[in-house]
Amino acid sequence: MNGNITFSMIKPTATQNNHTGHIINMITNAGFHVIAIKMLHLSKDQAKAFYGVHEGKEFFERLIDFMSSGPIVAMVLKKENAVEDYRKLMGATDPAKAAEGTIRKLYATSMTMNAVHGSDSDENASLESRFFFSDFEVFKQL
Ligand SMILES: Nc1ncnc2c1ncn2[C@@H]1O[C@H](COP(=O)(O)OP(=O)(O)OP(=O)(O)O)[C@@H](O)[C@H]1O
Repeated sequence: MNGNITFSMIKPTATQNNHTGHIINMITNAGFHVIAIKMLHLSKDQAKAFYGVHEGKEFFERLIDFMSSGPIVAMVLKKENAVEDYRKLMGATDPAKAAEGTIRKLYATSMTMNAVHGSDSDENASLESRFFFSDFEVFKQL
């Protein structure tokens, strides 16, 4: 059975261009509950720790520079089938391939500056939520 929690980030540029409110609106209109939320500016070391799985890839340094370039909004989202449904709402990593009506179609400007992040598995949803939030900051009852 699929889990009901996913971890999501609104990335730099989207926050700086004042899209945070509309992106959260798209998320809640799609039936997700925001059960934890905070805005923060990642250091390079924190961004490297979060995206460690991509270390060594051609785009890694670009990704780290971008993710530490401005504020992000970290959220834990709750809904049935959360991981898969949120990835559909985000759209493809490459904005040129993102479907109409997705967050990335509206707000991503490149493969790196692609507006949002979403976990790719229930296991990573749990790990990524714990990277940003302690248990008492996550309102599972909502
Ligand atoms: N070829 C690439 N060129 C530039 N940036 C890339 C490329 N591939 C991935 N990225 C960046 O690294 C992030 C993580 O890559 P991943 O393959 O996990 O994509 P994703 O699962 O769609 O995105 P995310 O993990 O942010 O939700 C992407 O969101 C994007 O910002």
